[in-house]
Amino acid sequence: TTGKLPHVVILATGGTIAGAGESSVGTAYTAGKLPIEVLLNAVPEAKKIANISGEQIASVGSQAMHDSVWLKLAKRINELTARPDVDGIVITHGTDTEDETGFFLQLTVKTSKPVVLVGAMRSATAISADGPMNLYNGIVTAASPKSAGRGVLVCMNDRIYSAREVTKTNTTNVATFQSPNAGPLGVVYDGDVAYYHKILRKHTVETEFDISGVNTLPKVDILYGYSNMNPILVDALVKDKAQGIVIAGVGNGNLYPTVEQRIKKVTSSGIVVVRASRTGSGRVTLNAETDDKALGTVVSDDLNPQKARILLQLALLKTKDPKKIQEMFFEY
Ligand SMILES: NC(=O)C[C@H](N)C(=O)O
Repeated sequence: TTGKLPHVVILATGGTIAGAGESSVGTAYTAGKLPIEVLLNAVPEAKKIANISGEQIASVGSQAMHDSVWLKLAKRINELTARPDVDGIVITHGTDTEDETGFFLQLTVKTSKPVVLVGAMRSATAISADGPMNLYNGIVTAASPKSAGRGVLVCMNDRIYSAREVTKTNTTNVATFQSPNAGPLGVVYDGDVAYYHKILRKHTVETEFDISGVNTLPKVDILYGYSNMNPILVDALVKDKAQGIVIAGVGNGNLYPTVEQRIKKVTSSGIVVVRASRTGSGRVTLNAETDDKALGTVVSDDLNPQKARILLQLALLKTKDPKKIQEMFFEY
């Protein structure tokens, strides 16, 4: 280690980047098997970029990601980044829910220092594993002063995305991460970063969300819309005491008629319902084909259903007023 290099802390959570399998050419492996030291041993070049220390926060495939890990991560990042000797954070994460954890942190960490998530689509034991390069590039991104103040970043496949915009778009391909509404913020090559765009929605130090005393998040679930949708699904969530419901509606967040009738009752009982879209891109617009005024619903703007769920969970910590929550969806 050298005194002059930036100090980057790696927080490991598991995922395919730490996955190992019997075949080096297949998609069968177990995520989250290898500890952080093994991942770092694959990228000795990173020691020239930063002084690196690491902590194992969890060891799970990100299909098992849980509110408690989100809260643990956010709290630890807030502690670490408050220290003058820490310059940036890299989180190693499974890709299945990397966009969700990234957006949760985008709204809850209170730092302008770089916070970067990385993952991999091929396990650490596969031919042409993408994890080592993604980890190296993530460390480069977190160590760069150019990354400060840009919100939480996701660095995959040589590209740097905003955690607000990015999502996983392909089951297995290494180019799976895309920002369908915005494109990447920048790129990383040859040990350096270049940025071309800025995120304008409020994030990190600018948000009203303080999770320092929070140990559980409000119960919010997602319903998937389709032709002839069964309205009984809405009743199931109400029975399960959901405080909020996100509907991945069809098209511009539209609802099947019998579901719409149920939703009207649900919103008048005080449960907040957000209309998002199953289409994968675009904005759900207010009072368009669906009359939000009459239904008492909120629109997700351009957040996909899983990100709308996270913002609704955090919003419900502050208010149950759909009007105030709608403002948050236009702000964050
Ligand atoms: N590529 C991956 O990381 C997938 C894995 N299921 C995970 O999310 O942990």
